[in-house]
Amino acid sequence: MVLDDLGSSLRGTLDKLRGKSRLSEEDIEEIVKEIQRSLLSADVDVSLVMELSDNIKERALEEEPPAGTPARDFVLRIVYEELVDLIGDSTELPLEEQTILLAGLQGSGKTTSAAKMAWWFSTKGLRPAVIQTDTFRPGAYDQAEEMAERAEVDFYGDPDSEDPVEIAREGLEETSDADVHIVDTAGRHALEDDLIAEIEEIEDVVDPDTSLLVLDAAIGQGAKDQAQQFDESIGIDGVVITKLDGTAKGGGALTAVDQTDSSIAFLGTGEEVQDVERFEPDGFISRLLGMGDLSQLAERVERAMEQTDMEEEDWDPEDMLQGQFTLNDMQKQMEAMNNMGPLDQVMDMIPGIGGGIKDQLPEDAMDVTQERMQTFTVIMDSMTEAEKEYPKAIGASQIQRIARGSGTEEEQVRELLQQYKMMERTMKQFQGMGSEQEMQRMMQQMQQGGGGGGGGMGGMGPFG
Ligand SMILES: Nc1nc2c(ncn2[C@@H]2O[C@H](COP(=O)(O)OP(=O)(O)OP(=O)(O)O)[C@@H](O)[C@H]2O)c(=O)[nH]1
Repeated sequence: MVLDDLGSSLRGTLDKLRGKSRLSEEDIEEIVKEIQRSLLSADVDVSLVMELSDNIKERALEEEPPAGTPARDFVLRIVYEELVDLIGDSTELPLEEQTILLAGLQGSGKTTSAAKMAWWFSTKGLRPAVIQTDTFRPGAYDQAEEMAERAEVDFYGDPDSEDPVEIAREGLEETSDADVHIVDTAGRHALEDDLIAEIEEIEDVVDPDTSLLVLDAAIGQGAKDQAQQFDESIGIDGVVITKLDGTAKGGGALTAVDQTDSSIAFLGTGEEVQDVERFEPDGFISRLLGMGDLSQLAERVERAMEQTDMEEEDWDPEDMLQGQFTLNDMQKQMEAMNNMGPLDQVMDMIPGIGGGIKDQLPEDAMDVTQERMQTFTVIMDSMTEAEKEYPKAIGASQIQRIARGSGTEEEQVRELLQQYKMMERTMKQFQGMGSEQEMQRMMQQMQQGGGGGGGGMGGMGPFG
């Protein structure tokens, strides 16, 4: 993910400062070099990198750390503040009636983002509508309609029309019951004159409150020109960065934000309509720096709990940390995690975990799909209570019996036991991580419903 590297390399450098109360000039040089290296390899524009690293250096040299502040925390705070400053606030999107226009190159993720954003607004109690004006790409209409259906929002498009401007005009009229209108536009391979002319005409008719540029996180240096051209033609107020769940570097998107003097509105983190996050600079950067993003985590846990329909007391994250881990727990936790979203993304949000532990985990440990869970449930129904409580005692003859009883293959039973072992190991790693007390405190706060934007987690800021 974007600048992942910055988080891990910077943590390594900062860890060397542990125990120091003062920073030497060499310490600062080393940190600044590390930041420059990471940002440049993430495709961030050179002049931006220089500006950022100069600021950090100047402040670290000139500012006096408050009494009693360890050098590491002092520097981390400066880096954090400068990154917040660079990325800026998230694009202002009031929770009220409005029209949003989406622009971007082909395949950047506009259609997907339109549905995701509509879904997001609907969770805030508004009534959104997606208007699809892409007459260029065959299949765009069906895709948009299907996604709007999944997001359970209003939709307008006209597969028989070849006039996007007319569709936009009609769409606004036809969806007048909605309060948030999201207008999706066609993309092209490259910015061509006819695309620019078309989007300018649509912009004229739609008269959007906000125009967002949708950018694939994988875009590199090309982001600068693209952002500039869209900005000149329709004026860009904010950027949606998509496909952050992939391996993309994402630096180009930061360059685009800087180029258009705009900000980030949303982040796309998967192909489903729910895979979207409203951009929160503080949380995003905390996550980048490996400090976790507690408010996002709390929100996901809350949502997962609603979906899993579990009483709060049924789910005891502390058990997970204590290592009292049975097959019954695994089933419950797989269900909860499945609802929270991909485990690797959830892990990014937990302070202190970052890339390190994640990289050591086998791929399968992250695979908690619905299908697997169903098979596991069937298998577990053929186990005795004692076997579920102490799976380590299950041997070859039991495996044979369980497979027969559940109508599955022995291989699948072994897979379940393998998954159990991996998850048990993962829980042990959670235990060994950072300050256990702090982790437990966080888990307790999450249980007490600290969600809803992290209100209850006030004391748990990145430096808390
Ligand atoms: N993994 C992942 N895939 C995404 C994300 N956003 C979009 N995609 C995928 O990227 C591909 C292109 O997305 P679209 O939404 O069709 O892109 P578009 O910009 O509307 O494309 P055009 O209509 O051709 O301009 C699709 O396969 C999407 O499923 C994301 O955040 N993560």
